Amino acid sequence: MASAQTPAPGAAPHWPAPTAPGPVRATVRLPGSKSVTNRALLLAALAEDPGSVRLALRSRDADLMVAALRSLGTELTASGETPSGVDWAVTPRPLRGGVSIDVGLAGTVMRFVPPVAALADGPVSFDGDAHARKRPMGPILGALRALGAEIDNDALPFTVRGPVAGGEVVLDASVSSQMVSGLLLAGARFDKGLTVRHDGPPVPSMPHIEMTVRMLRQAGVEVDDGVPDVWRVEPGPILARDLTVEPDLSNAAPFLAAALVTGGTVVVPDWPEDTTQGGDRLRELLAAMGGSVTRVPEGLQVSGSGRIQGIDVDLRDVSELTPTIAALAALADGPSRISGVAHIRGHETDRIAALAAEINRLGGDAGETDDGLVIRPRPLSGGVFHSYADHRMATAGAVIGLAVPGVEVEDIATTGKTLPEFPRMWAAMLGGTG
Ligand SMILES: O=C(O)C1=C[C@@H](OP(=O)(O)O)[C@@H](O)[C@H](O)C1
Ligand SMILES: C=C(OP(=O)(O)O)C(=O)O
Repeated sequence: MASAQTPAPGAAPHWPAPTAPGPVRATVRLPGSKSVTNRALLLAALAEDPGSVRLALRSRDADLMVAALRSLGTELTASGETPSGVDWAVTPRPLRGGVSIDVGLAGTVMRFVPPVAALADGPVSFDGDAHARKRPMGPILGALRALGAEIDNDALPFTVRGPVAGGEVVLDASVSSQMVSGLLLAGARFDKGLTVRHDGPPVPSMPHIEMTVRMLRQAGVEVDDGVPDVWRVEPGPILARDLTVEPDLSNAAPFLAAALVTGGTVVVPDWPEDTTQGGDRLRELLAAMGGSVTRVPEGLQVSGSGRIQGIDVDLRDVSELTPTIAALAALADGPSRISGVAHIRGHETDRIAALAAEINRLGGDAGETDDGLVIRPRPLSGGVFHSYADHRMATAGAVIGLAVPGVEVEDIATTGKTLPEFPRMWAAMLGGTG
């Protein structure tokens, strides 16, 4: 955990979070969803025929997925790159082993690619950032082992040697929904298909499993999710698609939050009507915190009154929104309680500890609970907001900085995990203030 108040020698200077000069008035177009992009690329690599993924996100996590799939033999050719994303032509090839894969800090790479590696013709080794070695991997690696793979460790770094026959497996996915999604995404390619049973405390981030199931069905895979906590994927071909990625609704969170913080209005174009992205819950969460949320012809519009209401909310289903909601709670005029997110201690950093530490460092009053945070109103003052290599910590610091002069976010470049353009987009949003 970083504690220095000034950047280490050679490190980039802290990012002075801009204070909003007035109510924001902006339209903010978000690039593609990380979760949809990385599923779409992986399913395209496992498909029978060439396909395409349009308006795919370009970011560290997406680049790591592209590099992983290329290492395994898939051909990916980029065309039409714009600030909104890149179009990929994907040609599946036989999966080759004898390669090493860097997962960075990407949950979608470290959990989704090992089951694919078990289909390769030789061993595939995995490693990632220092903190990635601390992120939970045990349940999915144990499941792959039970299905027939050889794996030499229960955390990164590890090597996967197939083949896997498939069949039925029981695991505890309470640490991450990605344990289930990762297995299901490759399951149709296992000879016996796959049945995954969850046994343990509730699975978090369920909309992300719904996203996996929906995208598999759209690729012609038969999936039965009729029994709670059990998923069955029939063996069979994965059909090639021409898929266009939706905007990343979770990354819309800090921008929409800016409307509440400044009493302004932010519109996010192309907000989907029907989506499995958990970020869609922002509509109800921001309304509960005092925003006025409406669909306009262009997309989703959120306006703030200048007052933020505290909230008592279980974020288990949409835990990746916790940093933004906590940042808003730190600026609210009443107390807030966030519960149901014990597992985010295993996200990019221990987000419960990190949010409490950074809000309190600015003079706030945030307490950790086992499964969340209690945040009480208290005037904040400027200081360094550490990001712990966590993109959503960095953007939470930016949200607080809108209202609190002198906030400096350490390592704003870490937003490159899912939104490399964040500093430019934030400045552009504020360019429309007044
Ligand atoms: O499958 C996915 O794309 C994701 C699932 C969720 O993980 P957890 O279930 O670990 O929360 C989410 O928080 C993460 O950002 C993306
Ligand atoms: C938890 C997150 O990411 P990952 O996909 O690395 O788990 C996140 O983006 O909030």
